[in-house]
Amino acid sequence: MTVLHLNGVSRVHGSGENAVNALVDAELTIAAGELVAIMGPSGSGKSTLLNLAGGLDAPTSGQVLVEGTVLASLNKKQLAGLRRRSIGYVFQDYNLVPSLTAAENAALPLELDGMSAGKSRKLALAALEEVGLDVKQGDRFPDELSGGQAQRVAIARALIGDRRLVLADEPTGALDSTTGEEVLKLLRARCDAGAAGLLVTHDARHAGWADRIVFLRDGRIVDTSAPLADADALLEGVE
Ligand SMILES: Nc1ncnc2c1ncn2[C@@H]1O[C@H](COP(=O)(O)OP(=O)(O)OP(=O)(O)O)[C@@H](O)[C@H]1O
Repeated sequence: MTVLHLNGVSRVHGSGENAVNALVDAELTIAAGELVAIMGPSGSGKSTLLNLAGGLDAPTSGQVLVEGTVLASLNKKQLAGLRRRSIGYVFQDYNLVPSLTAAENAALPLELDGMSAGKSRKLALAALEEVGLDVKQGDRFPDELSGGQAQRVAIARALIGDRRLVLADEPTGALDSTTGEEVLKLLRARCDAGAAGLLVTHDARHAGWADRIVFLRDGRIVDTSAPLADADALLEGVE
């Protein structure tokens, strides 16, 4: 099932002499179960692509579809609802609410959607357990968690409910390399469990967790590759 489809998407920032073609005619499809990495030099359009995929920004031309819905066809309220129910974000700096516990942070999207506190806490604790955190850790505040634990909470929050699309912008940027690998392993596992993931990264080793890597240059998709398939082919050659 296709979760995200970018259909000939372009985004021009600014106008006239200052116009920047941040994304040009991008075609991208991500299915449930897939993790796709985006790589490219600074200013190549990675954040622009991620923002368009998450409905935080609108294309100048082309269409963005999430679970079959054209985002531009929705009014503001409908778009906010779809984003809350279908899309989760994971940022480099976790973006947890400091005055809420880990479980309250994870439960936030459900409560915003009108679920009772008791029911959303139950689901939040289950979501935290899926990312390897127990009840005790769930009752801690963000400043009482390690960076890796905080990012786990962010992943739990991104995928709570039945949200299918997780958009991760340099999620390991603030973590040491071992913790970063653990967070990516977790993102990979959540995609294996049925989510669709889009991961912006500068690190080729981290991109190795993805099914495909999309390379951007000057706003254009210049190459896509399948690192895992290549690794399998190499191993087959050895046997
Ligand atoms: N709001 C904006 N107004 C004007 N230009 C913008 C805006 N946002 C991005 N740009 C420009 O669009 C181009 C793509 O930017 P974008 O942030 O998507 O790149 P990036 O690949 O994410 O870069 P980085 O790796 O540095 O985060 C750049 O030339 C940038 O300067």
